[in-house]
Amino acid sequence: MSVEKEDSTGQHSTGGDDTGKAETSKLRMENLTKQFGRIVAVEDVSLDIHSSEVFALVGDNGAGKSTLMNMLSGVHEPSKGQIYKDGKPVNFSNPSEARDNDIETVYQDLALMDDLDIATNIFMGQFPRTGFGPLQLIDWDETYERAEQIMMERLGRDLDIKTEVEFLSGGQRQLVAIGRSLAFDPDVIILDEPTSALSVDATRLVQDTIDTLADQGITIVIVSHNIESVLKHADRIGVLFRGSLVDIKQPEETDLEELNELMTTGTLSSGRLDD
Ligand SMILES: Nc1ncnc2c1ncn2[C@@H]1O[C@H](COP(=O)(O)OP(=O)(O)OP(=O)(O)O)[C@@H](O)[C@H]1O
Repeated sequence: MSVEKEDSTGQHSTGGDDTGKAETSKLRMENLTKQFGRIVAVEDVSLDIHSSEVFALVGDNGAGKSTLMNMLSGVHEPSKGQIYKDGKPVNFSNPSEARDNDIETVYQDLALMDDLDIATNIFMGQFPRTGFGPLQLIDWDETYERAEQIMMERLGRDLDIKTEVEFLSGGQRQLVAIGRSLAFDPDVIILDEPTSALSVDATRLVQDTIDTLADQGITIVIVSHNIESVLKHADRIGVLFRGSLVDIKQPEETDLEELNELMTTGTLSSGRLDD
């Protein structure tokens, strides 16, 4: 498990791992707890997510992944504990406050409008406008130009932005949903089960996109059941068990079997090396 320390600027950072990326704390959770009545869904989770890293949160059903994600995205307020963004304490009472702090979340259902094209889906609800005051109109030229930029330059994909979303594959739909989050220019994107129910090719497309975004300096938090996928693409993997963060692993130092054991029992049997 990485060791937390605080540098002279008050920025939290972690040592003890070797992801090859700068370890500036982008998101810090300190003793985060969430209770629903008598159910403790997340208990006392402390964790630093580094700038530009791909951090995966894994865990069995009911382990607390969604609840932790929902606290970061402003859906739930913590019962206890504190979130820090870029070293500053932040309190989100709704998702738009997380958005104001440059945190975007792509939910599993993607919430795309099938009969509308890619560009319209990317800018739905926040179209570029032209004109003044009550005479403002959607600036369609700007909408298509910016959607093209997001698709080509940020996501690195040559998809025709005038294609209606209903004609896209599962992986391409995920790309559009990620594109919509990019329209808000976030520096953290939380992805809820981004590869669930995708084909092998679609999974690869999404994984490559995640790598591309991390290379652009975006911090990615993936909530996933797909351990094989996160083993290939995450810089670090945090394992939740019954609401507690029981371990943080780097893919190089662990494997499918070990992560499964941690997810299902919360610990490692003797004979396995743990740090
Ligand atoms: N709104 C809620 N009200 C009451 N209990 C809740 C609520 N949300 C989650 N829980 C409970 O909190 C615990 C953690 O749930 P959570 O959905 O965070 O787990 P998860 O790891 O995301 O599981 P899954 O992979 O099945 O979605 C579970 O016992 C769940 O029943």
